[in-house]
Amino acid sequence: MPKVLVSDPIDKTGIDIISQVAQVDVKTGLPAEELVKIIPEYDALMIRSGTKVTKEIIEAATQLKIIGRAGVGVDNVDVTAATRKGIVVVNSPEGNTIAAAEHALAMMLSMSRHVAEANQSVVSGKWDRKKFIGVEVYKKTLGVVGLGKIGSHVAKVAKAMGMKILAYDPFISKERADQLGCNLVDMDLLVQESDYITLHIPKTDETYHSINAETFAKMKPTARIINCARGGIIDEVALAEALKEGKIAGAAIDVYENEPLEAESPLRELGQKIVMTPHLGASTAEAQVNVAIDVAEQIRDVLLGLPARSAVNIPGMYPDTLEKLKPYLLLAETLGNLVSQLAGGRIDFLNVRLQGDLATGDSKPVVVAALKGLLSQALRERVNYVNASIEAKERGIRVVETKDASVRDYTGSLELEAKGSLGDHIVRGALLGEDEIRITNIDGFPINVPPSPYMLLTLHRDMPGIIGKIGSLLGSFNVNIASMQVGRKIVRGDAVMVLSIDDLLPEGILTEILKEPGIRDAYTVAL
Ligand SMILES: NC(=O)C1=CN([C@@H]2O[C@H](COP(=O)(O)OP(=O)(O)OC[C@H]3O[C@@H](n4cnc5c(N)ncnc54)[C@H](O)[C@@H]3O)[C@@H](O)[C@H]2O)C=CC1
Ligand SMILES: O=C(O)CCC(=O)C(=O)O
Repeated sequence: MPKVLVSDPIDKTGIDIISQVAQVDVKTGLPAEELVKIIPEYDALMIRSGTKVTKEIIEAATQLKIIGRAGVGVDNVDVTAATRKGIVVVNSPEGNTIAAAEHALAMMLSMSRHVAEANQSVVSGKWDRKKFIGVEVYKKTLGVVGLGKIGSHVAKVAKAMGMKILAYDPFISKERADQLGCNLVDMDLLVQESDYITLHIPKTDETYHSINAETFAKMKPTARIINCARGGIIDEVALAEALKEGKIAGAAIDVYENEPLEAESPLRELGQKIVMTPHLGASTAEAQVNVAIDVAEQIRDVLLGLPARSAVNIPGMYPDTLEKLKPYLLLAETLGNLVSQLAGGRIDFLNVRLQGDLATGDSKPVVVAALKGLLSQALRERVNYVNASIEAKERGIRVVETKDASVRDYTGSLELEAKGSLGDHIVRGALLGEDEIRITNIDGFPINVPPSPYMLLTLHRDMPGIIGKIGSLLGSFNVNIASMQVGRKIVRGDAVMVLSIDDLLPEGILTEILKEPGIRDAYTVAL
């Protein structure tokens, strides 16, 4: 039975789902060294934001297949290291959207009305009504940085509260912003005009410390900032200074550059100017059930050999897409493997031509499958759907994809053209019925053969007696032929012969075949 390590607190519904197929060990709060020590035992790791899955941990893992992040942000996982190792990383892109959006709104209102300090004051026995005069959000301008899932929900609700919404998101269309009733502007304008700025972007090299002293200098002195996205987007030292010096009026922060927040952080010394929560954006009962189910189902599926629907490092596939594509993925992998064996040496270029129905859907998984097949000769079991693209890129293989829905010789067919150091080859294949793979063309010669574990291919002159000679030669080496087919373009021109044989060809037989008059080339292929 596979073993799954759950290293952060996860709702029981998720644990129950994984327990159907695996042994689940819940061990939270482990120090990094301990995690490095025990990770080799595990097939899957399930985390929230607490566990930092470093390169060291990933490199120590010997059988890890999947890292499941019960939440959105995967910045606590070294996704590059996982991808290189062929480990799929999944998250729950929508499970906590509402929770995080509502927390940002709660923080905005709490900050505006001093809810937290007023509560503390009442609890401590005081009745101070003058100290806690707040401000209204009605008719104020809210600048939403990042108009994705959470940012959009915040914008919709804030709009309903009578706020004017500015948004900055370079990857969102004006139409989408219009739909949400937001005015899409550049970051400078948003910073200068907003009474509140709320961040809903990922932490990346580009966004790290993108809110800094320069940003605070441009903000209105009455403006307030909310960060329920990721620590590190705001430069915390600059924020503390801006608040102290009155450059801005307030901040509401849920996430920090280092979590837990250091005892000596300057953010702890700002009194009423700041409202802080300990990364609670996703902490609702509903969100925790959603993300636990979402990620647990994906861990279960991957352990059962099925694809994950929200993988961040491979093309995600929904079950209905997969059902349709599965036989084609196998076809792509088979053809990739075939063309790489024909090419023999280093491959520099692969053209993946999707034809017929195959040209109308999502081609990314098919291209990845073709690359997996192509690299399987060189990398064997080290290559998988996760790392095939990155491995191909690192080997300098240029991949081009072409689609032609008008080709109708089969419902859907796939052609791979590989150019390499030893020559160029083109193979084509299609499905017979629902899922029977057929190789339908090799280097321009039409054939119709199923792939088999041991095959012999020859390119020869189409002349009487040649097939008999190859048959006798194989017989003399005690090789049994299971099936044979010849494809040619013109009579007495060149032809290919494809033989399925029962066993691996014995050493030396290819050299003998190549000595036969009329044989131009011969290849052994194992599919
Ligand atoms: N505090 C918490 O507990 C939680 C925090 N989060 C965080 O909230 C953030 C947003 O999450 P979602 O809305 O689900 O993600 P999303 O992917 O739906 O939206 C992110 C948006 O940011 C935009 N974006 C990317 N780079 C940008 C840049 N440099 N400038 C402006 N916009 C940029 C993207 O185009 C996208 O529209 C993430 O960082 C996530 O980790 C999510 C859930 C809970
Ligand atoms: O797991 C959590 O509580 C944090 C959630 C979060 O930050 C995210 O989903 O990006």
